[in-house]
Amino acid sequence: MLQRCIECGKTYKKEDIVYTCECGGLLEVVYDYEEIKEKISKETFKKREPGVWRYIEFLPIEDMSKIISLQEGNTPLYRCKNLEKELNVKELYVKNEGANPTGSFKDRGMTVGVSVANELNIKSVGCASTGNTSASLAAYSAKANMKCIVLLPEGKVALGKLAQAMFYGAKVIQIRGNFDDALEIVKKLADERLIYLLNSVNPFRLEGQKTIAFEICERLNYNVPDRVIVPVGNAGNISAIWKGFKEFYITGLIDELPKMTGIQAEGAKPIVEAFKKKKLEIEPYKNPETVATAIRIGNPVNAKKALKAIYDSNGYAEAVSDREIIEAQKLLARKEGIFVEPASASSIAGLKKLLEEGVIDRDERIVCITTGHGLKDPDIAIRESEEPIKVEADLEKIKSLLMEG
Ligand SMILES: Cc1ncc(COP(=O)(O)O)c(C=O)c1O
Ligand SMILES: N[C@@H](CCOP(=O)(O)O)C(=O)O
Repeated sequence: MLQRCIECGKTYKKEDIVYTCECGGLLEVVYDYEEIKEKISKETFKKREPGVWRYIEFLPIEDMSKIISLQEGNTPLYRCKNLEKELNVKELYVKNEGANPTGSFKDRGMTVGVSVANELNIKSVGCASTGNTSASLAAYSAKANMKCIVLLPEGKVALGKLAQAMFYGAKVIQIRGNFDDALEIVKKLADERLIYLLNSVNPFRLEGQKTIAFEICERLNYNVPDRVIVPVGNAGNISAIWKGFKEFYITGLIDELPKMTGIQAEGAKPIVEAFKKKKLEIEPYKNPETVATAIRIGNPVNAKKALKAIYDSNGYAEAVSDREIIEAQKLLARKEGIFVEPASASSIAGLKKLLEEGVIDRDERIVCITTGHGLKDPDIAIRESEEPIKVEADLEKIKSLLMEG
């Protein structure tokens, strides 16, 4: 297992503790896939406990005693019959990552990233965050007995996420700036070796996130979906999920690949713009803005990997408005009983829009990834709901309210 630059191919060992190549390129983790092929089959996984570590041959840990786990992964893949009817599509699934231990997909990445840090005997970890990364890192570093520092954009982190980072005991620093500013600072701290960086520029963290693809394949009995729709912010997750599908493909476990479809918010859509211009380079947004604070990111660090995933898979990228996001969030809650945070609902909003535009065929087998739990952002949910009715504790009054319907 090595880290390899996606630009120049230079390789690095885990112990080198680098996050990008000396040429500036992003790194990805590569394995001896012929060796893995010899060792595993579909039956191998079936015999093991569910969750991220079920796929150990595809993960970058040598010393199993160093694994830090909160039993992440094994999230539900719901068949959404009510939404199928509503949107007039044949086969629709939602993979609900809000069911992870701290309520988002980041836990899949952190179990691996923090375990690597533990193998390397790291004592201090850190990240920049729009909320979920910090909540997750704070939890896993607490379990690993490591110091944790998180940098957040002041006033732009949903309440539940802030509460998590504070309560798990991280040193929480709010900056007067946005997520992109915070990331620049933590990268410098990492270059000076003051912290081990656990944002998605760390390729080991993304290895955990690719298990979303593995679980989808297993749950669908290795019938690969035609399309996977993913909310995009810093762009690590869509890249990781694509890598997961490719790895199952090259080791002979599946014989088809899905079209990766990335959804951004209108006010933070540099990847969508690059895609529409058929480019591999983005033009960063200086002042990204959206109600979906988790994806309020103007300069996604994994943009190149994400665009490559979209092009190589013959996928698509689209942006949705804040109103479309909120309406999709409500639709999912009210038709399927799944409560997700706004950023997560962008996958559903994107599906609706791309069906209307004729980009997505109504006969496709589609998986939407919902990335974080609805309770993370109670302010938005309350603001967007009808006020509760207030009356005296009187049976007759309640009965008359019941009659109103
Ligand atoms: C809930 C949620 N959805 C989507 C995203 C976007 O994921 P990525 O940054 O991997 O593109 C994030 C964080 O970035 C998130 O917290
Ligand atoms: N939404 C993210 C933004 C940071 O993304 P990362 O995947 O690079 O850590 C968050 O929750 O902070």
